[in-house]
Amino acid sequence: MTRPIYVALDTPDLAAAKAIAEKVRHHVGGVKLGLEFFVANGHHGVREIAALGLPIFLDLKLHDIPNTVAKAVQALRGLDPAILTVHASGGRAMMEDAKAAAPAGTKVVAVTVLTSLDGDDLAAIGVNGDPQAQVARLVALAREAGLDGIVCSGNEVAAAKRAWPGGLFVVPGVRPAGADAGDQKRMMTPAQARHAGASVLVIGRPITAAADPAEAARAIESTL
Ligand SMILES: O=c1ccn([C@@H]2O[C@H](COP(=O)(O)O)[C@@H](O)[C@H]2O)c(=O)[nH]1
Repeated sequence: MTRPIYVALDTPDLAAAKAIAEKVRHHVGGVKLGLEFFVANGHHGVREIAALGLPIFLDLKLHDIPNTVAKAVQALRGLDPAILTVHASGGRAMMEDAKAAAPAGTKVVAVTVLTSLDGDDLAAIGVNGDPQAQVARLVALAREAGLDGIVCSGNEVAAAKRAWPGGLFVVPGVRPAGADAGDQKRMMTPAQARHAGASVLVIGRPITAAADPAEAARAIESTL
């Protein structure tokens, strides 16, 4: 069985990231490394974590002009992450070029609307309509651009899956009942998000900040 939980190791500290990955490795399907980790540790750090044997999700959320994003994806060659993110709001050409530059084995997925944003935040940056409508628009664009899937919150994943059967649906903003939301605004429990259609559940602090990360990951997995 492919395990749906990818643990987000949001730290610049390679040793700390490795220690948590080792603790949770039997309860997760992969490891997500983001900008904070990559800026601090680069290719070397990614290779060190990959050596533990879990699939790597490189969450760089690339967003620039098409040429720059394509060159950045080319510069990742050799790391061959299982999953790589770009921002859907970078536009169709940027997504097409990112996909063309990625290795065949890398799923390129588009971040639609960050789970830390709600309708008021969208209005403040000039996006009319609620998150559901904006996600739907960007799901269609990512699909047209030939990407492999999208990132959205649990609130939008069922509709996204109906619109794109066969896509890969990555869902962060996942919190067990009663857990601290932190900076997340559009959330679901792991079980709700999975049942709504999430292929991958991205979970960071509820696991990494727990006194016993392995037990936290095991407990969350048992609810799915
Ligand atoms: O819309 C998005 C896209 C990515 N993320 C990333 O997921 C994790 C969530 O961490 P938690 O500690 O579980 O909140 C983090 O690495 C984000 O960069 C997201 O939250 N929302």
